[in-house]
Amino acid sequence: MNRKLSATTGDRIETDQSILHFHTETIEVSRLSALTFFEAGEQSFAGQRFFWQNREKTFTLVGLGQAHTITSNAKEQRFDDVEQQWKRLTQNVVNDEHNLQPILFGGFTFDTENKVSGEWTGFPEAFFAVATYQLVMRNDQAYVSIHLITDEENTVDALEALRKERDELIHTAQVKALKTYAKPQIKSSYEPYKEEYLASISKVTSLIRQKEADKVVIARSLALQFEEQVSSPNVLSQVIMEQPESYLFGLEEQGKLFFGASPERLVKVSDMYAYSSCVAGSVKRGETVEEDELLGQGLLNDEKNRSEHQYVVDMILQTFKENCASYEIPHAPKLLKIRDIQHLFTPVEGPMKKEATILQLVKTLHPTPALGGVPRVKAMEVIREYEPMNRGLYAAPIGWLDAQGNGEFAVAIRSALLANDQAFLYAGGGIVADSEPASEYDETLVKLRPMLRALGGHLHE
Ligand SMILES: C=C(O[C@@H]1C=C(C(=O)O)C=C[C@H]1O)C(=O)O
Ligand SMILES: [Mg+2]
Repeated sequence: MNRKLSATTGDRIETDQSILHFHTETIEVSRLSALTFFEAGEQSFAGQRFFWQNREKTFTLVGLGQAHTITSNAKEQRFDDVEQQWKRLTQNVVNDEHNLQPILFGGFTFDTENKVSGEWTGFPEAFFAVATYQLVMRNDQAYVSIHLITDEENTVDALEALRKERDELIHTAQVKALKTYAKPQIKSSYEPYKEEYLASISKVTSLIRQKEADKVVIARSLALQFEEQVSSPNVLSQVIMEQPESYLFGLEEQGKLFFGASPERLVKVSDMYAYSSCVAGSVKRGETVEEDELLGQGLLNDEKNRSEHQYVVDMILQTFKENCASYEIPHAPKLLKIRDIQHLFTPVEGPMKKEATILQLVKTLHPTPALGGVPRVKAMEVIREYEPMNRGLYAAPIGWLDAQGNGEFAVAIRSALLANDQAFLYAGGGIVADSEPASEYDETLVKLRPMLRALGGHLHE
C-alpha cells in the first residue's frame, strides 16, 4: 500500500522574476529498488536523473525529472549563489513529522578558472536540481515525493497528472524484474597526455623542492570508446554491485552521465553537527591477508604518504576550528580499505557555530589538499599550468542538501563522465617533495580501476 504522508500546497515564493509556488506531496511505498526506480525513468526522464547512496547504505536518493534547476556561473560566489537561490525557493516549505523535505542534488565544478575545452564544455560551474519525482530510502523505508514548482495559480490538473505518472513509475519499478546488464564492450582506449603527465610529476616535484608549493594534486584521464551507446542504469548497476563500500553517485546533465564510487566524504551536516574526513595517502590492496596487512602497515609508517596526509588534516582542522564550537580528531590516521586500494584516513567532527551552513563548509573546504594542494591558490595555478585537461566535476563536491540545512557532499573521485559511446575516467594523486613519476602513475592506475571495471575494462588487473 502506498500511504499518503504529507502535502503542502501552494507555498508562495517570491523570486526576482516571478512568484513561484512550491508543491510537495509524499507517499510511503512498501517496496522499491532504487535502481529500478531510476530505470523506470528511462523513457521519459533520461538526461534528467540523479542517483546517490551514502557509504553506510542508510540513505539512498533518486531523482527523475527536474521540477526546478539551480545553476550558477558566479565563480567563487557560486556556493553563496546556490545557497541563496535554495533558501528563496524553500522559505515556505513546511517540514512534516517524517522530515521528508524536498532535496536539492548536484555539484560544483573543481575549478572555475580552467578554460580547457573538451568533454565538460558548457557545463555550469554549479548545477543542482530538485527532482519532479524524488525517491528517498531511509532506514528500510521508501518515500516518493512529487514536486511541482510553478508560477501558475491553478495547479489542480498538473498535480493530478504528476500523481498518475508517479504511480506508473512506482508500478514499473516494483513489477519489473531487476535487469542484469551485460558489461559495456570497449572498442578502444587511450591515455591522453600520458607523457605530459609523467613529465609534470617531475616538474611539480622540483617546484616543491624549490619551496614554491608544499603539495599539489596532479590528475590525468583515460578515454574509452565503446562498441555502442552505454546506458546510465547499466553503469550504475555495475558500481552498485562492485563498489559497496563507497558513496555511489550519478548525475545526468547535457546528455551525459557523471558517475562514480568515492570513498571520500567532504562534509556531512546532521542537526548542526558537521563531519568531514581526511583521506590522502594510498597503497594497493594485497593479494593475501598477510600482504594486505604488510602494505597497510607500510602505508601507516611511510613518510611520503604521511606528509601527503598531514597537509589535508591541517587544513580541514583549521576549517573546523573556524566553523565549529569544538571538534574531535584522532591523533593519528587509520587505514580506510576499499576494494582496490587502501588510504590513510582521519575523521573530523564537531558541533557547528550558529552561522555555519553546509554550503559555507563546502565553500571553505573545497578543494582540500587531498585534491588541490598547499598553499591552495598556488596549487591551483600549478594544476592549471601542468594538467592539460578540465576536471569538470571530477575531484569536486557532489551531494545533496535539504531545506533544514542537513545534507552530505562527497569528493567526486573514482569517477567518470559517460557520453553516449565514450567515457572519460579520471584519477590523480598528491605530489610532494619525494614523489616519483612511475609510482604516481601506478597509483593512478589503481585509482582508475573501479570505473574501468564498471565500464567493462580490465587493463592492468
Ligand atoms: C586524487 C585522487 O585521490 C586522492 C588522492 C590520494 C593520494 O594521492 O594518495 C588519496 C585519496 C584522494 O584524496 C583520485 O582518486 O583521483
Ligand atoms: Mg598519493
